[in-house]
Parts: sequence; structure tokens; C-alpha cells
Amino acid sequence: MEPKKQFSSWYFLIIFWVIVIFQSLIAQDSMISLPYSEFKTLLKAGKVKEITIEEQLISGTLNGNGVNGLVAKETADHIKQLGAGEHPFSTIRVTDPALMQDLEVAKVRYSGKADNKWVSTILSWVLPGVIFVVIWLFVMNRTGTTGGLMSIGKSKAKVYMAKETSVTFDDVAGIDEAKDELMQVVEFLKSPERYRRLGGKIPKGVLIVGAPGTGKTLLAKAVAGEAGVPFFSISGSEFVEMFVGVGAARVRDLFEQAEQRAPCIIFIDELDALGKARGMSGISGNDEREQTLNQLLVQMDGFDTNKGVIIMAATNRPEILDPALLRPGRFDRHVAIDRPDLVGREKILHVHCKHVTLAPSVELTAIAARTPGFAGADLANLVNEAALHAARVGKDAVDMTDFDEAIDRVVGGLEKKNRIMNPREKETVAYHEAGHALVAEMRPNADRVGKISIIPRGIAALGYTQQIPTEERYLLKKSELLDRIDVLLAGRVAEELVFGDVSTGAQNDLQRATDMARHMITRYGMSETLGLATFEEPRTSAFLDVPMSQQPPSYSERTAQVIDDEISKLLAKAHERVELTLQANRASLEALAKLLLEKEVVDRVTLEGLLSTHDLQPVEHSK
Ligand SMILES: Nc1ncnc2c1ncn2[C@@H]1O[C@H](COP(=O)(O)OP(=O)(O)OP(=O)(O)O)[C@@H](O)[C@H]1O
Ligand SMILES: [Zn+2]
Repeated sequence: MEPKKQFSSWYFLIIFWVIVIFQSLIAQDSMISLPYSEFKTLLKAGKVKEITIEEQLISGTLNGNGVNGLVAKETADHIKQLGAGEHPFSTIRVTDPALMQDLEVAKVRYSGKADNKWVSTILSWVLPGVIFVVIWLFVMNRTGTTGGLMSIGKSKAKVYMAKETSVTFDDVAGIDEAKDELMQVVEFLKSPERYRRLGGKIPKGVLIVGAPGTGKTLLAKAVAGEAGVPFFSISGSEFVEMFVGVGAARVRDLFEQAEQRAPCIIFIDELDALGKARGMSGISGNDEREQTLNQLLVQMDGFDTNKGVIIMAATNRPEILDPALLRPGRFDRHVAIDRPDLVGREKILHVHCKHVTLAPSVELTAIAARTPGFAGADLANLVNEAALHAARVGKDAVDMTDFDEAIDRVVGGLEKKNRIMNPREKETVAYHEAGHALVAEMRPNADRVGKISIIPRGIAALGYTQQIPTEERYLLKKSELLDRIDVLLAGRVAEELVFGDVSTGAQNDLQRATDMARHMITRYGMSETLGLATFEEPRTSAFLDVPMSQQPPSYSERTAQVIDDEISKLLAKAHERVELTLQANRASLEALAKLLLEKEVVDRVTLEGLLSTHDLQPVEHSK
């Protein structure tokens, strides 16, 4: 974890300092600076081993002469002469034994600035340290490291970016419900006084919950932008990376600064990094994080919303948050953002295409239809990729082929151009994908196939069969779920049939099929044996202070066994159905796989053409 790294530089600094101090202490031994009388006593006691005369101190008199031989004699004479005066010999450094005699006869009167010894000593300790710190801060600044020492150094200054964001609700598309919910916060921030007079209840903390890239940060910024108030933003993980005691101090600082700029918004990104349930981090027990979290809780409690500061936070893992954070008076208002639906995706595409020159052929609706599951950030990325592609090819406008390419890229990661699949692997993938596609086409309740590809994209996807949902679905029937499981298993079954052996390529398919089967049984009451009861996995509750791991499961071990058995049975049945279907349509499977091997990519039109020349044999099977 990050804190370790931070601590080690802390230790490094301490060790460095100790070395500096030791060095000067050791140096003290041989560098005696003391009144002449004492020096003489030491000399007589035979404790002085070396003598140097600090030339600088009597420069102008000694002219930088050396310290041995004849010159040494001269030096001693000079000292003798000076002895009558008041010359401030504060330091006599002793390095040359030859000088000892001379110095013994010399009458150096010491002018009594004994304190100088301490001044110089302290200087020799502190100066290197100060220089070191300055260099260190410089390096930290250059590397852009935040937190750490730099934040100590700056803790009185403005550490937190308080910027007026230029983002407005117009920039956030497809999440209208969330926007509506936050409109109230905007109203309040715009005119806290008026709002209070009208007796509105102001939320203190708003938690935005949603999958990565769904626009949580964007939405928080838009609230600040709409209201025209400063936006103080910090990430939960930044807090955690700090040194002992710094995190808590920074929380205090943050609130202090925000109060001065009210009305404003404090935004904590990745709240889960800071706000994991206490005691969940295991033995390593990150005390620092807990201290910071406690400080945050304290600040939120002692905070009066009337001051006009709204605390917003974002997380994609609300279930691991410390329940204390969710209690009334803290983050008690929750705004959920889902991945956008078909219409939402189209709107988001519109937002991001605003500054892109599109060819007339581009239909954003069609693109939206082909990108189910894409979050806002993925769509932004998609538009960017398409524009880049068009620019690379030298087009004046971005057209549909650029989007096609971009979808492929975003879906499967960048095309691995130099990755060469051996012919045997390629064949396996072709039959596997052909299996998916054929069963998808033959199951009445499955989505139609839009495109099949066996061009490897990234390490995870050697090929893919893309299905086009005809419409956005909120409810799925049992028959539809079963058909989906069939389609997922079809890749694996095709491999079995054709090669009599199976590959590891079906891992993701099997996992998704298993998840689907499990949900049918434990959530949707679709198992005859278990009936209508639901068997949800235990979850943390905002009302219980019990961490997830300590909650007992809501069903018995025997039930768990039955659930497992039901899943296996459901999958076995699906396997049988798919096997029958593919056996009966072996010729079509072969033809499609061959076509894939030849073309690598088969689109909807080509697929329909192929299937029209083959008589698909529906197979009767029990569900
Ligand atoms: N609803 C949306 N409308 C328009 N653009 C969006 C939307 N959602 C995301 N984006 C785009 O994606 C980018 C990233 O979104 P943002 O950082 O807000 O997501 P996030 O949910 O905070 O992600 P993470 O959980 O990874 O921090 C935004 O800057 C924006 O360009
Ligand atoms: Zn597959």
C-alpha cells in the first residue's frame, strides 16, 4: 500500500538527520574550539592530537598561509603579536602536530565569544537539514507527488483546489433523475438565505453511488458549476497516503478553508478508500486511515449546514463503507447513477460529439444501440477514438466506419496487431464463436447477432460475438434468461462437438452463465426445488454496525448445498439443449466457422446470407 512508500521517505529523512548530527558530534571531538587557557591545559594533558589555525578568522593577518614548516612558525609569531590585542580568536582548529610547540609559547588571548561554538555547531546541524528538505520538496513538487511532506509545508496555505468549475448540467447527459435530485442542492447553494427562510431541509452530505466512469465526479462538478460556487475536491486515497497525523489535520484544514469560502462544495472522490468500515483492513490495521475517518465523522457532526457548505462524495463500492458514514447527519442523501440506457447513451454521445465534425452518415442512435453496458466515460473514449481514427486516415469528418473501428477497439481493447494466433487456436476460436452465433440466431428469446469476429483484441478476448439488443430491457422472462444461458454455453459445446476436446477460452462464458443461473435460483424464485424464497448474499446494512464478514449468511448450509445442486442441474440441462441444437445443425456450424476463418469478421448481412442457404433445424427440447 501507498502509505509504506510515504513512510519510508519519512524514515529516510530522520535517518539522514541523525547521520548529520552524529557527524557533527564526531567532528566535535577533533575540532575543539575553546579559550586558549583551556586549550593549553588540554595540550599539557596530551589530549590534543592535531592543531590547525583557522585562517579565515585572522585573515588579513595570516594571508592564507599554510600551517606547517616555516610558515607555521610565522603563524605562531603572528599569534604572539596579536596576543596583546583583542582579536577574536573564537576557534582554533588543530590539525598539525608541528604547530603544537609554537602554539604553546604563543600567548593567544581569547576574546571570550564562547557562544560562537554553539552557533556554529547548530548551524552545522541545521543547515544541511534545511538544504536537504528544500531539495526534497523541490523534487516532490517536480514529480507531482501530493500529500506527504509537501502538505505539511503548505498546510497553512491553500492546499485544496477551490476552483469555480465551468461544468454545467448540460454537460451531463443521460442521468436526469440524479440531476433532478441534485437540483435542490443547487438551489440551496445559490441562495442559502432564501432557502432557509422558506424552511427547506438542507442535506449535509450527498453520496453519489455508481459504477466507474458513470460521471459521478462530473455530476458533482456540475452542481458546483450550476450554483456558481467553489469546488473543493480531494480524493479519499490521497488522505490515506499521508503521514501519521497529517490526514486528520488535513480534514480539519479542508473544512476550515471551505467554511471561509461558503457557500461551496467539498467533494471527496473515492470515499471508499478512506471510509472502509473500521476494523476491516485486517491485522495491518491502518490506524492512520481510521484516525482520518474519525476526524471526518467528527467534522461532519460539528458542521452546521447553515454555513452553506455541502459535502459530496463519490464511491463505486457503497457496500464496504463504514456504516457510521451513512447515518443521519452525515452522508444521508444517496444519489445512484446507473450505466446509461439506450436513450441515455445517445444523449451522452451527443454531448461528446458537440465539438466533433460528423459525416452526415453518422447515426448516433445506431451507435448507442451497439454499445450496451458502456458507461459515460467509455462513450467519451469511443468518440475520441473515432475522431482519432478519422484524423489518422486523413478524413474531413468522422464517419460510421470510424465509429465501427472505435467500438471494436473500446470493446476488446486495442487490436493486437503483432499477436499471431496459431492456426489451430484460430480454428478453435472460429468454431467457438460460430457456436455462440448459431445458437443465438436459433433461440427465439435471444438477441440477434450483429457481428462475429475472430480477430484477437487484447489478451482477454480472442474473438467475440456481438449481439444487438432490440430494445433496452428492464424485465427478463425465465425463457429469455434460459436462452441467454444457452448462447453463453454454445461456444464451449461447439468445441466439444468439433474437437472432442475443450479449451480454456470459455472461462468468461461459463462464469457469466453460472452467475445468471445463480441469480435465477437465489433471487428470482425460478427454481422449482427451492420455490419462491430468495437467498441473497449477506450485505452490509446502513443500520447495523456489523461489518459484512461477521454477518451470518441468511440461509443454512444445507440450503447452500441445494442452491449449488440446482445451479449444476440448470447448467447441465442447458448444456444438453445446446448440444442437441448444434448436433442437428452441424453443417451450418461448419459453414459459419469456415466463413469466419476465411473472413475473420462476419457482419449481420453476411450472416443472414449464409443462414438463408442453410436449413436451420429447430430441436424440440424441454425447458
Ligand atoms: N453522464 C455523462 N454525460 C456526459 N459525459 C459523461 C457522463 N458520464 C461520464 N462522462 C464522461 O466520462 C468522464 C469521466 O467521468 P467521471 O470521472 O465523472 O466518472 P466517475 O463516475 O467519477 O468515474 P470513477 O468512478 O472512475 O472516478 C467525464 O469527464 C465525461 O467526459
Ligand atoms: Zn465464448
